[in-house]
Amino acid sequence: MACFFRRRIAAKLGKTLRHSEEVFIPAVTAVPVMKKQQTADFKLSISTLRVNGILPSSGDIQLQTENLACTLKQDSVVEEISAGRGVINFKVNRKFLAQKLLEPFGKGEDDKFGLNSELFLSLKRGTTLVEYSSPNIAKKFHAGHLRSTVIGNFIANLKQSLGNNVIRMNYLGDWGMQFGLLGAGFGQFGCLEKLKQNPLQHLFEVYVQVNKEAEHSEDIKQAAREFFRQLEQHESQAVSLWKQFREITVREYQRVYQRLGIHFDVYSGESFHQDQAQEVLQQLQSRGLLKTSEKGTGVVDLSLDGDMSNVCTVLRSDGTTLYITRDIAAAINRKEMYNFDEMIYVTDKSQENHFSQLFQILLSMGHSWAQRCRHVSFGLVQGMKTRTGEVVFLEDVLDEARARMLHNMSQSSTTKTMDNPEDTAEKVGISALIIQDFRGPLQSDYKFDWDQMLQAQGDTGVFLQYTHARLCSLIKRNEGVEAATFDPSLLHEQTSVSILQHLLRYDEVLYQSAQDLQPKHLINFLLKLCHLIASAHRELPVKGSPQDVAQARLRLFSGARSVLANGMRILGIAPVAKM
Ligand SMILES: NC(=[NH2+])NCCC[C@H](N)C(=O)O
Repeated sequence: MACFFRRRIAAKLGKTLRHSEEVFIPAVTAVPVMKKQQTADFKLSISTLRVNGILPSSGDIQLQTENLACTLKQDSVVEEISAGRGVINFKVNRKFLAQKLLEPFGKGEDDKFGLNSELFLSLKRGTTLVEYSSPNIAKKFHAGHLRSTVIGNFIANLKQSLGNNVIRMNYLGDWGMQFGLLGAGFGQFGCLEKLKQNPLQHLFEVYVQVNKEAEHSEDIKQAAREFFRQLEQHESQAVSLWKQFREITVREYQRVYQRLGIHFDVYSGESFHQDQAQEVLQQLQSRGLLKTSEKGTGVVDLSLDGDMSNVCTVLRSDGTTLYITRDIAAAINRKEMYNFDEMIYVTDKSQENHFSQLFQILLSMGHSWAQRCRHVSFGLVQGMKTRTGEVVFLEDVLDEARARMLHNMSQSSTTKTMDNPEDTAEKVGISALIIQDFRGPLQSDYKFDWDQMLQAQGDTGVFLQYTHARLCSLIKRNEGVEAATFDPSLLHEQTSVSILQHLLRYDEVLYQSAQDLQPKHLINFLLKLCHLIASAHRELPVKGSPQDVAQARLRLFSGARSVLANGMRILGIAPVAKM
């Protein structure tokens, strides 16, 4: 694998420059495949060595590069060493390249490819708590929740692949004045039968109705306050109705998340922390951090000069707590329960300020672990609509993706041979949603576009799935040809070499994504892999080739298929074998 070569080159550098080889590992990177005839496989950046203090940072960098290139000796693995502009290029022996990279695929180690890379040693492993999705009961599941769901799942998958113990948490909006309204409104507009049949829909309807009513009715507002008071005081009748809303909602969400291939280890929620929120207030009080504002609310002063120019409200004047108060309590409680090494919150960028205040308050309370809490924020999605209009429920988007995909697939003859075309359409449709969402930097807003995301050609999730299915069918058609061994010297054409060179980058790309938690590095890698595979399909026939050539090519195709599938799974996409 890539490590083998990187280490080999690093050892060479270590010897020449009299340093431990470890320091060179991060400076040696696989060269991205750009042009057709690319000879170099790895490059060493001289400026990195200057920054590290391994080479003097004064003097002419080009001269330094050329001198070093001359001093390094080639060998049977690293065949060519040459100076480029500020970099040294290394070409490795082609036979070794094919052998080392494709070896694991003959040993049933397909899933592990690239995951034991030494690049990951510098990443701290431990327990990562990822909190994502986190919809609000009785409210709309908006595009922001969908983004949080798929991004959080990606982060959790990535962290897990890299050896972390991951806790996947959903933090429901299951507390607050809205439950006063819902409770009060349910008596008037609710129906238990409908609640059982179509829970999310019905709760949403009741919530919309009672809000409308509350606009001009003092009575209902009064009833809502009363219901919420009962809830806060744990009065059994109110609590039991609320519990029913919550349980039924969780069950329904679990079903829909399953369609996305997503699960949570914990369904927590704001309600779990209302009592702890009171304790938080006491702790703030005893640390002298709780101030009273002119309006009579309880605030924490976050201004640098202590002049109350930047305060965060943690207590209403009527004595009730807020979203942030519950978040402070929740964070402390999670640290106690799970003793995480890092915690990641995934929400849209409108909550950036909320999380920065949360982390600041935790730090000021003496919780230094708040430094290892991170908010991954993302941009807004414009125009997420279905044929029937605005999206209210997650299920609407999934249904629409499936229906549209099924329609597109109906033209193809393969569809007729499928046992369950709906299932394939669902998986491919979801891949399309995910790739559209992940292609750019997460911070950017984007326009939701059904037609574009579902295109079979172009950089879409459909294209990834199509490539994967095509590889599966090639492998299936040639069952019996593939063998435990293969002759790596038969993969000498540039088309094969380009795929191999590209595979060298897999661990680097995962490393990059693990650093900034952006899926785009992995997406770009997989899309490029699919383009290279498309050329290989044209130029490297299996059928009609001599047995040994066919075997070598099949090994290459099945290696590429495994890496594609592994990468897709990290992104949260279930690869299909047929489409
Ligand atoms: N710990 C948190 N505050 N997580 C985010 C919760 C998101 C919130 N339920 C919303 O829909 O906006």
